[in-house]
Amino acid sequence: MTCQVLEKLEGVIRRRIAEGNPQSYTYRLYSSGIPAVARKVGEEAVEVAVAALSEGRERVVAEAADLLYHLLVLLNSLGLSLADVCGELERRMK
Ligand SMILES: N=c1c2ncn([C@@H]3O[C@H](COP(=O)(O)OP(=O)(O)OP(=O)(O)O)[C@@H](O)[C@H]3O)c2ncn1[C@@H]1O[C@H](COP(=O)(O)O)[C@@H](O)[C@H]1O
Repeated sequence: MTCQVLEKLEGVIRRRIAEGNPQSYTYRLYSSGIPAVARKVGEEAVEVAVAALSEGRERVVAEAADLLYHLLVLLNSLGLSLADVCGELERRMK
């Protein structure tokens, strides 16, 4: 399993937002606005840190997955994409 799944997930997130279906958590989150999505990303990041300190590897993996999903929704809300972040990482490569 590679992180190609992130690109796939980004595509699903874009589709859910474009469809505008209120049954979609992604659409509801996106509709709550950038400050709310940003706050959610902050909460998820704290949950990763807490898990790392006391909850074991499985919880860290689960919380990190939550964080990546919410981060993708935030990037999309800002008109940014995974490609923008990957481009920045490429530029930093030594
Ligand atoms: N990867 C995820 C994913 N990770 C986490 N979550 C949701 O994120 C929410 C936040 O979890 P929390 O632990 O913070 O709990 P919570 O109290 O319910 O959250 P809030 O109500 O406070 O926002 C939960 O409802 C999770 O289900 C996700 N929801 C969706 N996806 C992906 O997005 C796709 C589209 O989902 P829908 O938009 O629901 O169709 C899915 O097929 C998945 O691939």
